[in-house]
Amino acid sequence: MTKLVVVRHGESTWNKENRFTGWTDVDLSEKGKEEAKKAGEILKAEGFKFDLAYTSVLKRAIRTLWYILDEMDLMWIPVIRDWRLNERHYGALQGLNKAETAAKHGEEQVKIWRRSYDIQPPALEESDERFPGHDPRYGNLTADQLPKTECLKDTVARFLPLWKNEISNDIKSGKKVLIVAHGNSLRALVKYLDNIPDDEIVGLNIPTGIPLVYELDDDLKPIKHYYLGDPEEIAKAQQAVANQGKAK
Ligand SMILES: O=C(O)[C@@H](CO)OP(=O)(O)O
Repeated sequence: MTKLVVVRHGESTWNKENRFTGWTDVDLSEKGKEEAKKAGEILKAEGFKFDLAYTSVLKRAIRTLWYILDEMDLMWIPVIRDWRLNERHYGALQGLNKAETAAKHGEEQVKIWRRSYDIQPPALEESDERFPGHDPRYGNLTADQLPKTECLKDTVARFLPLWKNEISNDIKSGKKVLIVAHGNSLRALVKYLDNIPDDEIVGLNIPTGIPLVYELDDDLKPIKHYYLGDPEEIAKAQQAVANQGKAK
């Protein structure tokens, strides 16, 4: 049995403002920094150790990882930053307020855009400054890897090769791995690991800054999983994520 720990970044400034974020590179809010430190404290208190960490190329995840490693006195371990762990690209919704979007298009439509498995939000034009092709950090991506929008199915498709060809090999070779990523890239991972059907993934919300532990067998099939923290607080935090799409 081996343990894999995954953490969604702490609250970002755009989580706080309730805006669709996607690949927009916003930083942590003050609360998000505290959540990240707390995640590190709890992992340390529970005796976790890591040999290797994976994160995205977005600073809310990278900084969360830094806080965790700092708390655990593990700032020296190798860190792999990979765009395939980025948040799902939210297309033309990026920057819009979720409650205002729900008031305009209806809560049902926003839920479809946020949580359906295979319906993409409206796409960006390549001329749009939000298109990742304008950002040097994505300079090595091929034209068909550069998203103009993504549904969760697209995120699963770009994340799985990273899991299958890299992360799972590290785990199988005995490395203790920490992944710090995003709500929807982690939904992609959880969907794959727990084999969650397309129509059930709609109900899964991952709270910010709370470590999620997966106990895996030798074939990396999950034996069980659990969050580290107070179950009531965690349930409340998950409900709060679901509620972000309400018109208010
Ligand atoms: O805006 C986003 O990029 C994500 C994560 O914050 O939001 P949602 O929970 O609506 O998918």
